[in-house]
Amino acid sequence: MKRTAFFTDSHAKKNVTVFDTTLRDGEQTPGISFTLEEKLAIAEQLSKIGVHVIEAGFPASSETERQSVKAVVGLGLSSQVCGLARSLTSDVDACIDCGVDMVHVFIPTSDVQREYTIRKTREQVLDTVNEIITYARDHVDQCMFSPMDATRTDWDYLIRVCRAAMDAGATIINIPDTVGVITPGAMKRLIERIESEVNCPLDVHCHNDFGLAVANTLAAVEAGASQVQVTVNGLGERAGNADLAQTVMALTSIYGIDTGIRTTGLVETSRLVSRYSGISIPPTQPIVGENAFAHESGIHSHGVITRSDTFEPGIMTPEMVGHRRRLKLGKHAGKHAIRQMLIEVQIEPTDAQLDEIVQRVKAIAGKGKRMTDADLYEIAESVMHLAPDEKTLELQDVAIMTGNHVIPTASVRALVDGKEHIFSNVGNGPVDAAVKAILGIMPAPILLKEFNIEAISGGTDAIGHVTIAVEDEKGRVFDASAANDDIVLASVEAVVNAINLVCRMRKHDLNQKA
Ligand SMILES: CC(=O)SCCNC(=O)CCNC(=O)[C@H](O)C(C)(C)COP(=O)(O)OP(=O)(O)OC[C@H]1O[C@@H](n2cnc3c(N)ncnc32)[C@H](O)[C@@H]1OP(=O)(O)O
Ligand SMILES: CC(C)C(=O)C(=O)O
Repeated sequence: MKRTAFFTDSHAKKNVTVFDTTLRDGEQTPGISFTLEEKLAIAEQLSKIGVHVIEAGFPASSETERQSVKAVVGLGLSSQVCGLARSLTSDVDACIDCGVDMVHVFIPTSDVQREYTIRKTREQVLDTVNEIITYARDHVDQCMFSPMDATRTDWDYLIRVCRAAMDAGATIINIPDTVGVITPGAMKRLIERIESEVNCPLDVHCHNDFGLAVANTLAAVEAGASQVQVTVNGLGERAGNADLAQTVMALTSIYGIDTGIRTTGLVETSRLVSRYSGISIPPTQPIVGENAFAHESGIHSHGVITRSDTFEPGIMTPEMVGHRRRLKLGKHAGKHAIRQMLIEVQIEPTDAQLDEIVQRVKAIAGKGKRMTDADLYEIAESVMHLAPDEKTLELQDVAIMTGNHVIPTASVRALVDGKEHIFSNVGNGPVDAAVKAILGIMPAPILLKEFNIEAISGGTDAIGHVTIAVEDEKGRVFDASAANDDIVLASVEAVVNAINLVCRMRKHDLNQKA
């Protein structure tokens, strides 16, 4: 498999470090407020994947924020920890009090922000930059300086501000595209100019108002920036910031630049932050989305079965980012993919049977039904006149208790291979309790790997669609799904479907051995 970069640029550095601001700009996403435990778990995950600097927060903004930045510092991670400060000594003091490795000082430099937010003249800003950076460097080894709204700042003046910051002791300059208005070409020219006229290490912080955050970040790297600011899942003010996974994978796979990130942890990181932020990942999200390596179209699936880089980048594989490749059933599926999916469960149709199965899949999916692996096996059984697979697990009753003063509890009665079993469990919510109760009823463990709930229609009576993936003891992963207007029952049904798939495979394995 080809794993070399398509493209290199003479100004680009061989190594680029990653500054993650999920806990600061990411948390500025309207409606998001991570708990202390969530912040610590995110920081640990970021450090685990090799993020160079974690911007843990803005300590002067509240006592809670100060405590959480202190707690992140207290973790003693291998990543450096940075705190944000306005150009006020009290803000810098708050960062120092937290024990951060780096203080990130910012001041507005565009005319519009300068005049209407801090009400200072250009000369006053230059004086403030000098004073605050000198102050910060008296107390801390590393000081990042951001001329806020740099891309809307008069470039000649911007150069003067950057020089003043470096003269005062800034250790790195961050160029923020605060309202996401620059284009890649202009970003390249701007970074080239600052690099040649100020000669300092450069970082870049791009917002996504026009969907250009990642492209602008890459343009800055092409021009020589040595660090990129990103957030997990592109969280951040308004339309967010440059996405961590997209930026890192483009740098790694397209440019051949070493970011030091352990890319196999990208999907796990994205899912963790999605869970804590309550912001789900769209299926089409690059790198980490459900469909990033999924193929439904017959022509694509056929190609990918033969050689995966026919319809995937090749320079980036699912394994590289901790994802997996999936063939999906649907209206656009073709015979090669369907045969492959059946062979994986030891069902081998003749060519004529396969044609019939494909036609039935297309007909059902064409009516808008989302099809699962279980649906495919049922169709194959019917077309091939196979004895229908006996379901190992047959759910009889499920009862859930929840409320504002009750620990969500679920009780399940089911037949497992014809024998009645009853099991109860508690959970964080009714879905969690029900899923744990059903998994607990099974004698052999089944690992729940993925769980997604999505409302298909809007409104309080929306249909809930649940897709899950489970893993058996051999590491094989099975997808299952279910839809119901009761979200708990949709979850229960999806888990039962998945369990029956795993048990079906276990029976096939035994038959093979016999
Ligand atoms: C582009 C960015 O993401 S910058 C970071 C933005 N993040 C946040 O604002 C999140 C945290 N912020 C907060 O909790 C609050 O805004 C605080 C605690 C910082 C300030 O709260 P308040 O004192 O109530 O002021 P408020 O937020 O209404 O206004 C901002 C103040 O900061 C000043 N300010 C803004 N940037 C700077 C700066 N870089 N240097 C100095 N002062 C600044 C403004 O002039 C204004 O001051 P004023 O009260 O004298 O007019
Ligand atoms: C503090 C700065 C870097 C910022 O978040 C922005 O300009 O968007």
